[in-house]
Parts: sequence; C-alpha cells; structure tokens
Amino acid sequence: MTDASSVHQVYIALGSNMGERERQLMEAIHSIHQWENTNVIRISDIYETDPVGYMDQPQFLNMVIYVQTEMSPLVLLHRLLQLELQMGRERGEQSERFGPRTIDLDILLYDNVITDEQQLTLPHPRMMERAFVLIPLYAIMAHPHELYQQVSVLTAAAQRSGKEGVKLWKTTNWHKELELLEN
Ligand SMILES: Nc1ncnc2c1ncn2[C@@H]1O[C@H](COP(=O)(O)OP(=O)(O)OP(=O)(O)O)[C@@H](O)[C@H]1O
Ligand SMILES: Nc1nc2c(c(=O)[nH]1)N=C(CO)CN2
Repeated sequence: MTDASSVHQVYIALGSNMGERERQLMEAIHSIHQWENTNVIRISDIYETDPVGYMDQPQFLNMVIYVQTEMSPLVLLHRLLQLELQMGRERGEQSERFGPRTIDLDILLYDNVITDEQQLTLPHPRMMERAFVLIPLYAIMAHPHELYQQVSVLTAAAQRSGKEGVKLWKTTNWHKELELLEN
C-alpha cells in the first residue's frame, strides 16, 4: 500500500457466541489480514459480554480491530459477509435476528464516511448504544476526537465497563498477535 490517499482507516467489530469463540475470532482476523491491500494494524483485548437484544443465548466474546485497506466500503462489506458465510454463519429464517452466531463482523467506522443505506449504514447504527463495542473501540482508537466528536460518550462507556455485562476476558498482546499474523 503506497499511495496514502487510497488507504482507508476502518474499525471493525467482531463477535462470537457459538462454537470455539476465541479461535473463530482469531481465524477471522487472520483472514482479513491476508486480503490484498489490507492490513490489521491494532487488535483490542477480548471481552466476555452478556447478550444484548435477544437475551436467551450464550455469552459473547467481543473485540474490535483497526484495519487499513484500499477496499471501498461496499467491497469491504461484501468480503466480510462472505467471510461470515465461509466460517459457518447461517443466515435466513432459521437464524434469529440478534441471535447466536459463530462470527459476526460489523463495520463501525470507515474514515469519516456517513451513509444511510440499508445495505450499509455508517457509522454502524447501533454502535453508540453498545458498551460491548464502545469499550474495546475506545481502547484502540489512537485519537478518538480526530475521527468523531464522541469522546465524552466513549469515555463514559469505558467507565461503565463491568456494570453493563462487559468483562475483560483476555488481554491481547497485539504486537505479538501481529507478529503471528505475519507467519
Ligand atoms: N455498518 C454495517 N456493518 C455491517 N453490516 C451492515 C452495516 N450497515 C448495514 N449492514 C447490513 O446489515 C445486514 C445484517 O447484518 P447482521 O446480520 O450482521 O445483523 P445483526 O448482526 O443481526 O445485527 P447488528 O447489525 O445489530 O449487529 C448486512 O447484510 C448488511 O448489509
Ligand atoms: N453481547 C453481545 N450482544 C449481542 C451481540 C454481540 O456481539 N455481543 N450481537 C448481536 C447482533 O449483532 C446482538 N447482541
């Protein structure tokens, strides 16, 4: 990736509450890092979180990654949806909305892009009400205020950690994880 203007700054939320949750999160990160002109730059800690929305399901592992890519928002979305399917996520009538899933990949922020399409809404329409997104996001955003003027909301969310069923599950040594990604 050479031309800085074609490199986009993206934050992606990952969630899993079926099967081998940690392995599936790591497999998704590994796959994303291997895409052409796409690099995973930072990886948050992993949080274990109470289900939100549809409550009668197992606890999730959630995390956020910071990615640089030359893909357009829609190309990136389609690659993520394809990866979810490859990793065994079922869609359609039998999969409950907000229900259990092997892997869920959502685009939270893509540069400063704002869209309001059903296919792709940016920033992610439900991110600001989800502590399981805001807490890991806040922890890995280099300069939150440069992207969005939401610092106070993010800080408040980070301080609510634990009170909202979001518990640190595993600390990520992301320098080490990134080294592993290269191998
Ligand atoms: N920012 C976004 N990131 C990912 N998908 C999005 C986004 N905005 C809209 N979508 C659309 O949402 C559709 C449904 O996504 P998905 O099945 O992951 O929803 P969900 O996980 O049940 O709920 P949630 O979106 O609240 O996490 C996708 O097919 C996609 O086209
Ligand atoms: N804790 C938690 N709850 C959820 C999650 C998730 O990733 N974590 N994803 C959902 C559907 O996108 C619905 N509810």
